[in-house]
Amino acid sequence: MPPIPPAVLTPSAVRTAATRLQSIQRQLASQSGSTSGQRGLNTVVTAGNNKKRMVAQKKHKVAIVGSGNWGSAIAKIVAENTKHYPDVFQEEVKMWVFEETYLLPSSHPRYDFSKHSQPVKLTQLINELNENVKYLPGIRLPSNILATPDITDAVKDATILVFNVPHQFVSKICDQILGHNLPYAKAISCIKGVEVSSEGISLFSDVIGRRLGIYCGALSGANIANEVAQEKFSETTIAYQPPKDIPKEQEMPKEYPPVDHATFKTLFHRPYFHVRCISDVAGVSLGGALKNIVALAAGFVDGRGWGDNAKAAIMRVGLLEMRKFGKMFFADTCRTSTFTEESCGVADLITSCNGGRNHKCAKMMVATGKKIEEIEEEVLNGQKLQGTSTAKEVNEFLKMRGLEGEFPLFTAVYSTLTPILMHIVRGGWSANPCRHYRDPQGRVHR
Ligand SMILES: NC(=O)c1ccc[n+]([C@@H]2O[C@H](COP(=O)([O-])OP(=O)(O)OC[C@H]3O[C@@H](n4cnc5c(N)ncnc54)[C@H](O)[C@@H]3O)[C@@H](O)[C@H]2O)c1
Ligand SMILES: O=P(O)(O)OC[C@H](O)CO
Repeated sequence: MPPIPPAVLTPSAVRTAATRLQSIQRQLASQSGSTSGQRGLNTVVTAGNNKKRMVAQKKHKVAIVGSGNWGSAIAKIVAENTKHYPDVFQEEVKMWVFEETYLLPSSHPRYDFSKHSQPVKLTQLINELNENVKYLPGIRLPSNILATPDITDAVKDATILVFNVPHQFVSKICDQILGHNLPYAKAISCIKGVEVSSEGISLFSDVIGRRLGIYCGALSGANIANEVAQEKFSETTIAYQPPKDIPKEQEMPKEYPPVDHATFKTLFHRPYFHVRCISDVAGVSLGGALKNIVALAAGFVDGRGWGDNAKAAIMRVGLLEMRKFGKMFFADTCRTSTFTEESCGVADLITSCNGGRNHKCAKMMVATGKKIEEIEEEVLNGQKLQGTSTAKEVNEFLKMRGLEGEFPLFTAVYSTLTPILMHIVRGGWSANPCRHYRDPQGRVHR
């Protein structure tokens, strides 16, 4: 074997490295189901859609229900694409805002004393400044986003509804929408959480679908909103698999382009936001909900200063519990690969355990000894933690079934009993209960 020459930074070495990097990028992009960048998207999506677009007489109208940190970042993506694909979508995107007043800081570059010296309605500020100054400050929103405080106005005539609100508000919002949505509208839930009631546990895609009588899929991924809004690269997963036998009134009229994976890719994919479409709605929804519990645990670990190895152990156990939960309670559709291979699974877990709000607040809780709700109030400026209520809701659900012991990490987070976490981290919990287990019906899962 010839000796390896010393690394010299010649122009040709740089060119070779650049070519290799480009090829890796292309490979990554093709794994996310698209060639790189917007040009690739055009080729893939419009090629598939062109025929459909040529025959479509009507365009989809898209509404965003929610305008928080992620709601606004997703509205930005969607509005960029409705503008980019005028054959498929109406350009204007209405964004529903839970109205409140906001006092614009005098340090804001577009502060005008004559308009902003008193608190102003948030919708008014968003429409005037093209910026959600409270929930996504510093990010210019496309001018085709129209903020509205009226939920019925927002969803009127919309054929695609994108739900993006903290999970505790979904049911009430659906009650307000009911009767005002098109019966054939389709929805995507970007919500990370689960609903627990005496009847059991539900995904928000199902809650929305059931309450409004429409089909709803899910979008979730390693997507810290501020990074996405700054157009830093990320991937996401969309799950959409409507049943074949839907009632006649729910069928999308033929005048519209069909709503399928290609259409959702056209709506959500950006050069900086790569979309992969799959069918496992339960896996995508559960990944987004359950990783928030694990992120709290990771925050406790960092707050205690237990180190990166301990945090990695928590993440490993957390991922196993997430998968186990999915397989145990949504066995018919949930796939292991959704947790281990998709952005909505392992990647979201990693990003959330490092840079998410749940992690940050849990870490501060340990450091300051304050209640996490106090910290949420003090540092999040109105944004909402989802992990604390999800930990409680999941615990209620497990407790009702006598299954808390099957999910020691989820249970420990809820109880915030650090000794249990310590026990897991130190290896006291050496057996791997996730490898195989019996479900309540006595079936063995691996
Ligand atoms: N922020 C992120 O980085 C991020 C990323 C991916 C997914 N998510 C998920 O997206 C969902 C929405 O999160 P977000 O970050 O947009 O919200 P957020 O945390 O910024 O929450 C604030 C939003 O809640 C609204 N709100 C407050 N009180 C309300 C009420 N009573 N009724 C209705 N709305 C009310 C506010 O007006 C604001 O729009 C969550 O499930 C979250 O887990 C968030
Ligand atoms: O900030 P968090 O903890 O709500 O997490 C944000 C996103 O879900 C990360 O993908």
